[in-house]
Amino acid sequence: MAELKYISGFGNECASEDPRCPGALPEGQNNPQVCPYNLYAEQLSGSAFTCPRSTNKRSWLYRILPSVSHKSFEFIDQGHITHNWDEVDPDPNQLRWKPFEIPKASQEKVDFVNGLHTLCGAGDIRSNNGLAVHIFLCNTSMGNRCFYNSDGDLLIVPQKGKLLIYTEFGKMLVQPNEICVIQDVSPFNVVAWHGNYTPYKYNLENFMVINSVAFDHADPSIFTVLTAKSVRPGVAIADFVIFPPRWGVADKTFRPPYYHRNCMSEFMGLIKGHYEAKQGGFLPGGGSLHSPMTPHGPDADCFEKASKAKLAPERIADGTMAFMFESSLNMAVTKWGLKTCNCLDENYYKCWEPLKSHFTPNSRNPAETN
Ligand SMILES: O=C(O)Cc1cc(O)ccc1O
Ligand SMILES: [Fe+2]
Repeated sequence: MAELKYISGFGNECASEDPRCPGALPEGQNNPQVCPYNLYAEQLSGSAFTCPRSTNKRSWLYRILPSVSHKSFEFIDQGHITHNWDEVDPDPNQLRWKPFEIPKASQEKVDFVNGLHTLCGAGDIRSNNGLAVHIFLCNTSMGNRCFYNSDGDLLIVPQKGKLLIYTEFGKMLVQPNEICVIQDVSPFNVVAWHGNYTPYKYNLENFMVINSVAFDHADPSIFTVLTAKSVRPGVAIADFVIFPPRWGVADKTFRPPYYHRNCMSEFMGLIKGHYEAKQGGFLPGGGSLHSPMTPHGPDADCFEKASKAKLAPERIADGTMAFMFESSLNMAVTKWGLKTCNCLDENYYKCWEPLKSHFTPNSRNPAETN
């Protein structure tokens, strides 16, 4: 396949024309009586039409046939996708999953859609307020199938293998994606488009990470890459946060994540390497969920090492990439997540069992006792 070219600029107004149809974008207006090349004009809106201009998101697509030329939607087997958050009793335990197993293509061919398994989630698709974490485990191309998601934004975080994604806006190797499902015509019939509501991809290595350069531990909001806002200012449906390689230089500081109980829920995953708060057990391709107010933090090994470490500047987590969805919603785990996937780490809680008391009631100064 020819090398893909990308338009850069997050949130910018962008425009693209199929080079075989120069001038396919109308000039000076979106809705000429007849569009160049006799294309259909179609708007895709990503914000309410009353949003202030600065938050308005929409794109115009010029296509061979409008998306509406499709057969009736029909019910298909839901597979492993669910929005039933009452399948199992609420579980406030710290939950951790071993790497989820990708089925072998020689045994069973599974494409992206069949391979989606809902792990946890909260909220309601009718009120457009909520989120869900799905694990995709696939080994086969979608072929002539396509997928569209009208429930919300789809953030794809691949951990293994590459995804070549065909969207109405073009092709990409990795990206969030919203497209239309049609039977006998191709939804990929867009000849030109312009606007600021488009799929995009982003290389996490480009994140300009910041950190404390004096002392103490900044909370992980400094690592927020993307936010799905709720109606409450400053409180997200989900923040997408990463823990990338960086320098740790903070003086007189316990540098790994602190122990905490959080009014938000935290779903974490590891793309590669190892996570700074866990010496073992949290592996690439696995995940963890800490529900609101469920205590968690560094495992016993990490605590012992970091409290004794000589505090020189050090590279934190070289070659790693952990991520977190920090959500104001209390996510329920599905039956698949707790049982069927067979990846739940029953021993997770044990990583904190060796923690011992270091309390020295008669001496305030740690240096005297260490
Ligand atoms: O739980 C975690 O490991 C994520 C996390 C990291 C950190 O540095 C501070 C708070 C926090 O939730
Ligand atoms: Fe946390």
